[in-house]
Parts: sequence; structure tokens; C-alpha cells
Amino acid sequence: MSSQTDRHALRRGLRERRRALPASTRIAAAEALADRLLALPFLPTSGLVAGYWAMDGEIGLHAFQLRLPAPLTYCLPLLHDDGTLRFAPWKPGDALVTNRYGIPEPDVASAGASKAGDMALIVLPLVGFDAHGHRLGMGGGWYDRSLAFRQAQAAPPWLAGAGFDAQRVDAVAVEDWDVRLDAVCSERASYLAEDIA
Ligand SMILES: Nc1nc2c(c(=O)[nH]1)N(C=O)[C@@H](CNc1ccc(C(=O)N[C@@H](CCC(=O)O)C(=O)O)cc1)CN2
Ligand SMILES: Nc1ncnc2c1ncn2[C@@H]1O[C@H](COP(=O)(O)OP(=O)(O)OP(=O)(O)O)[C@@H](O)[C@H]1O
Repeated sequence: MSSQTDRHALRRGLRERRRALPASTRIAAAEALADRLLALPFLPTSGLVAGYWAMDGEIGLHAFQLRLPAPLTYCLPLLHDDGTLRFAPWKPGDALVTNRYGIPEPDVASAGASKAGDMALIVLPLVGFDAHGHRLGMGGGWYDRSLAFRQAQAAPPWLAGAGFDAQRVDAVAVEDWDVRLDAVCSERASYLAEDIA
């Protein structure tokens, strides 16, 4: 089986597992996740923090957003027409529009929004992860294209994946373009990259 076929099958299985988690597990996990993200050794003290609008059973970031210290500004991703993500501040009550995947995003022009390099911290959604910070995403390459510069450049932005522990696998087969995360947080643990731990 090629590594691409591998990725497809793994993605399908993990998405099913993620959607199957019961509501009680999801609610408790989102709270525990917020504790872990807020305790990251590289949590910035000010600046822009990117989260995401959870969909398809992804672990929620609402508790994290509500508990974010005031000097940090919570942002959501916007799909920009060059194939990269942009980020704009969003708080409850602010207008949203639905993007091409049906995901809500702030109702602002993506061209004027912040680039990945302007962010202090990016919390990434994921379909699967391993303990070494390797991420399997939805397969659109959005985060990898937006963060390609992090292959040759140190943080910031700091990169933290967020997922249920049920999404952890022994090893995600890595591709050349995959950007390694500085940490992955689940409801159960924070998996820090070796150079940070
Ligand atoms: N919550 C969240 N927001 C996010 C991402 C994500 O993974 N989660 N993304 C991470 O990159 C970006 C969007 N990337 C995506 C890539 C592919 C599909 C996708 O394949 N969706 C459908 C099928 C396509 C369609 O409906 O047009 C699917 O569920 O199979 C969705 C989002 C930016 N925003
Ligand atoms: N830096 C890059 N430059 C150009 N193309 C890229 C880059 N990174 C990823 N891609 C393209 O994106 C496609 C999807 O990549 P991959 O399967 O790793 O996505 P993903 O990380 O799962 O998705 P997402 O980030 O949207 O959740 C790849 O086939 C690749 O062609």
C-alpha cells in the first residue's frame, strides 16, 4: 500500500472514531484541553492566537477561548484565495460567514487579515497525531502551505495541535511538506517536541 493510500485509510478511520465520541466525553475533554493549552511552556503573554471553529467531531476550543488571558486575542482561520490561511479576531457575537467547506469564519476580507507569520500561537485542528508532533489533517494542505516557512525558521508562531487522545496513533507517516508541531495537547496529556520538553 502506498503512503498516500495509507493516509486516506487512516484519515477515514480516525474521523469515524472522532465523530463516535459521546457528548459527555467531548464536554469534559474540551475543559481538560483548555487546562493543557493554557499550561504550555511557550504560551505567549500577548499577541494573536489562532484557534478554529470545531467541526466533524473535532475537540472544541470554546473553553480555551473563554479562559484566554486578556492580552491575547483569539482569532479564527480564513481561507485565502492563494491557498493559504489568514486569521482574523473573533469573539461571540461577531459576524460569521460560511466558507466553501461549510465552516464558519469571520465576515472580513481575507486579504486584509493576518498571515500565519503574524501569529504568536496557532492551535491546529487535526485528524490524527503521534507523540512526536506529527499531524494528519483533513488533506487540504492548508496548514502545511501556510506554515511552510516554519521548516526553516524557529517559532513564533508556536504550533500546538489539539485533539482527543483517541486520535493518537503510534506513528503518522511523514511527507516532505509536513510541518512538525511544537506540541500536541489532548484531554489526557501534552506531548511536547523533544527540543522543548
Ligand atoms: N475546524 C477546522 N477548520 C479548518 C480546518 C480544519 O481541519 N478544521 N482546516 C484544515 O486544513 C482548514 C480547512 N480545510 C479543510 C480541508 C478539507 C476539508 C474536506 O475535505 N471537507 C469535506 C469534503 C469537502 C467539501 O465538503 O467540499 C469532508 O468533510 O470530507 C474540509 C476542510 C481551515 N479551517
Ligand atoms: N508547502 C506546500 N507547498 C505546496 N503544496 C503543499 C505544501 N504542503 C502541502 N501541500 C499540498 O497539500 C496536499 C495535502 O497535504 P496533506 O495531506 O499533508 O494535508 P493535511 O495537513 O492533512 O491538510 P490540512 O492542513 O488542510 O488539514 C499535498 O498533497 C500537497 O500537494
